[in-house]
Amino acid sequence: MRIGHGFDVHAFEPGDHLWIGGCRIPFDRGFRAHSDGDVLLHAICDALLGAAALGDIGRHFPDTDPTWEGADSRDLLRRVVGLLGEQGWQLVNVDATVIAQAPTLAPWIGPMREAIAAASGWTVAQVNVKATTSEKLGFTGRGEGIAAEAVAMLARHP
Ligand SMILES: Nc1ccn([C@@H]2O[C@H](COP(=O)(O)O)[C@@H](O)[C@H]2O)c(=O)n1
Ligand SMILES: C[C@@]1(CO)OP(=O)(O)OP(=O)(O)OC[C@H]1O
Repeated sequence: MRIGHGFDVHAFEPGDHLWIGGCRIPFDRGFRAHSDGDVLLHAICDALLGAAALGDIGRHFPDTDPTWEGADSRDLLRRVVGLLGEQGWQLVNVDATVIAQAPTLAPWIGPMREAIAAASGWTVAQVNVKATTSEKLGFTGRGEGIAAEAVAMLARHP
């Protein structure tokens, strides 16, 4: 068994929606990013790659490579899961926290778990997503952006 941790941050820019956990969430700003900016999926990808000692998403999908410009992060997650499978790893579970003063994410937790399961081939029960504000402290609390953390546990294929 192996454990991995991921952390990601994206700042806001002008826009009208956010991609978080594979869900398009209407909002009064967007994410500044090379891809769709899905901060939660990026943290999950990094947790998975970390558990398998395969580096991080910036190594696999460089933000200098136009291939990944505007990329759908569900596709990045699919690719990471494929890499893990090639190396003989399967997911035990993933647990993640989104740190956001706004928007209110509680109604999106179920849809995010389903979107993540659909993109990865995991069951919804293998995926937990939580949300917290930072009590108006720091860059998330000031509404400058959103952060996400994830831990993932992998096991060898039977
Ligand atoms: N963007 C967010 C942040 C939090 N929530 C939910 O509110 C509850 C209380 O949050 P705290 O900051 O006091 O930890 C928490 O249980 C979250 O589910 C949310 O929906 N959206
Ligand atoms: C996802 C990638 C894709 O180029 O770019 P960004 O959307 O900027 O996101 P980041 O969290 O900085 O991760 C790096 C890249 O892999």
